[in-house]
Amino acid sequence: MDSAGAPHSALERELAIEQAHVNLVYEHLEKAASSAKRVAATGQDIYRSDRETWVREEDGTALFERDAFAFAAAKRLAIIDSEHEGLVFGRLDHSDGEIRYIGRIGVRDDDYEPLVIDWRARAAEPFYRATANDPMDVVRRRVLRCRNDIVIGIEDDLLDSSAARSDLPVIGEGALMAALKRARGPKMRDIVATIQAEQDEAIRAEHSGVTVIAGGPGTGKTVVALHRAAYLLYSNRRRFERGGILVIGPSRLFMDYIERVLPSLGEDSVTLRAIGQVAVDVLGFSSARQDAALAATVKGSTRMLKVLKELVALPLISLDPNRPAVWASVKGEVLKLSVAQVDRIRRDILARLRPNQARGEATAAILGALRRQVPDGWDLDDETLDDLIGSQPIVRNFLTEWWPDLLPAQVLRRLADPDVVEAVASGTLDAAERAALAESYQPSDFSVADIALLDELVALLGPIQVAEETDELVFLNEGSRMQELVTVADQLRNVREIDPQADPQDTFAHLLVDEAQDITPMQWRMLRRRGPAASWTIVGDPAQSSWPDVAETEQALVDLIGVAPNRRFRLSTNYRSPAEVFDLAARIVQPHFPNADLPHAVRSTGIEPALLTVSSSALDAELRRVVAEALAAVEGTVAVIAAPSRIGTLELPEDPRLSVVSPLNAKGLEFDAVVVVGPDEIVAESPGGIRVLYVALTRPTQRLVTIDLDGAGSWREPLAD
Ligand SMILES: Nc1ncnc2c1ncn2[C@@H]1O[C@H](COP(=O)(O)OP(=O)(O)OP(=O)(O)O)[C@@H](O)[C@H]1O
Repeated sequence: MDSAGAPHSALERELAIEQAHVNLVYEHLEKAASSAKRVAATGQDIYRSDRETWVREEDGTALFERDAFAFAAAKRLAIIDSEHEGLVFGRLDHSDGEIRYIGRIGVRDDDYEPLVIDWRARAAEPFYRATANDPMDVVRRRVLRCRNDIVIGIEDDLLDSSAARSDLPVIGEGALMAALKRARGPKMRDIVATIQAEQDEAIRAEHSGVTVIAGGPGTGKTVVALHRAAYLLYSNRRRFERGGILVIGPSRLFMDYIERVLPSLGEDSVTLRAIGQVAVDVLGFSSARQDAALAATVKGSTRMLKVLKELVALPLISLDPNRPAVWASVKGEVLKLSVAQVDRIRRDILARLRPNQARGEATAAILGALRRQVPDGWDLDDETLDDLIGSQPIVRNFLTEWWPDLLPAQVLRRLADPDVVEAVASGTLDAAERAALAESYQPSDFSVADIALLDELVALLGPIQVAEETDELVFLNEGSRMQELVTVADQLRNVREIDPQADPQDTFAHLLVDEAQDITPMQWRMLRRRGPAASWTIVGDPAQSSWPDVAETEQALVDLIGVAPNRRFRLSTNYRSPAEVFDLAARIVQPHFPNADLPHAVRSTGIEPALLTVSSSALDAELRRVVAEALAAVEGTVAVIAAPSRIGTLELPEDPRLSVVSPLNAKGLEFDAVVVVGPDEIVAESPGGIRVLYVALTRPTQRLVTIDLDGAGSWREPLAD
């Protein structure tokens, strides 16, 4: 482009050229879609008509095949949001004059020539991989910005200026910078037009085994992983559409934030679940509530496995050792079993079978043991004797109380009783941990960490035998010997019946785990049940871990990988935060976590973070002022991030662009401006300490303000050097 000339008209000329191609694509797509529908309809009529006019099946198939490609494209286009940023977004000019257009879906003309190549096709790779060092035969890469079907902008990169075709005009400052400067909305956008080379490698990595994508904050791990899900569906549709892909993220807020990315890429067959929703398939409920730090830590640890096993083995009723556990009277003879005898029967059965599978066996063992006490010489066969014994109310009641069908929620809720915790955890947890555990079950609902424990209990207890009468579940009667096991809420929530024949969990062909550094060992076990034969994409950054023992979560990942083929990718550029913001965050985390993977920030705004200090009494007024200023300064979203105990006390005006979140709920999200209130409180209230503050400090795309209460916070100490 001649900079002294008329760039405006050059841009207009180029826009008109691209608009003509985009029009052609849409026209063709519409034509093809309606013809495919027509063919489908006529095809059905043909098959329904009489033999005289019957068309051979091969002809029908050929008709379908001819339009199948266009039909599939039109179907995927329908999934793409009507607000999408353009079906066609890229163009490559090759050194031999060949032009290729790249888009969200592939479209061919009547002669099968590609009008647009799907971004995931091999032929589209140079769009993402070509560099000035290795232009891959590309002279110019052009990114088109469209609003629906109108081309509104062009950004060019000249990759090979020495090429013979120096006549190509070059427009714009580069698509990446333009994309990064845009204001953020409430939903994450796809990056299909500006995927960078190192990201592209992770997206297109082969599907088998385990793919780990690491990198610091804002390096695109989440968005890259979502594009990878779309790529896997494209490159191996049979396997992954049928087997399913499950995407797991840290919170419901996060799932809402990312939910548009895959549909904007034309894919809607992926299941998204927050970590607190993973076991909804077997439990029928989910959770978004976080436990206090110590309880959360205990519940995530594999030490809970031992506690849960003990809990399952702990008898449900306390029997008086001085009295028979159960007795029956037959023909004037009293048959009795001692507490020691029934305990032995229980232990023997539980050594072989899961409780919910062993009800019949337990009943038979009790009846058999009572029957064997019948004096010799009675002329009654075993079956008759069992009927006589088993029909006695005292025996029936004993069996129902001693060996009921157990729902995981009932069993876990027993831990609300400190005596039960003492009995099952004294060898495993210390006194403070035991107290925190019992205390955590005082609220009537379960927490996010409980979901993995409940899922473990489904595995330990076994599915409930549907053949059994479910109304035999025992609830408290006045004077019952049973401890309280179930609340009405638990009962209502567990309406789902489990088929004992089927594997109770939903399983998937691929699991994509985001914020993997926060997945506790118990949660990894829950995830593995959803993908016993799955391949995995695992995304995380240990420096952002909320878990106190980073080594333990890393070990859990090593265990998961096992001997599976695996590959690692590291993303090295921070596309989110300006250098001014990220430098501050990096200086805070480094002394505490020297291994932090610190990316290079790609942008700088010249605006330094503002570190404010106010007295507690002045906080409300100051916060309102700072938030108003932030809302005026940026076009997009603003967040106030504060410790959970502080959030409820903050009074802020309602504004659709403003969110107030805890650091845990801010995981994975980003906002144009962020106000971090009470950084020291955030450090104190999270098991992850400073690493969780690091998460909060790395959320802004433009501006950061921190507010310390009553004097400079100690989190700032590393800044003094
Ligand atoms: N190639 C790219 N082109 C345009 N935007 C990009 C690109 N890569 C990343 N981004 C943007 O950078 C921001 C950060 O991406 P993302 O949230 O995926 O990072 P992350 O590594 O998961 O971050 P964190 O670990 O902090 O949660 C997003 O707004 C994303 O759209």
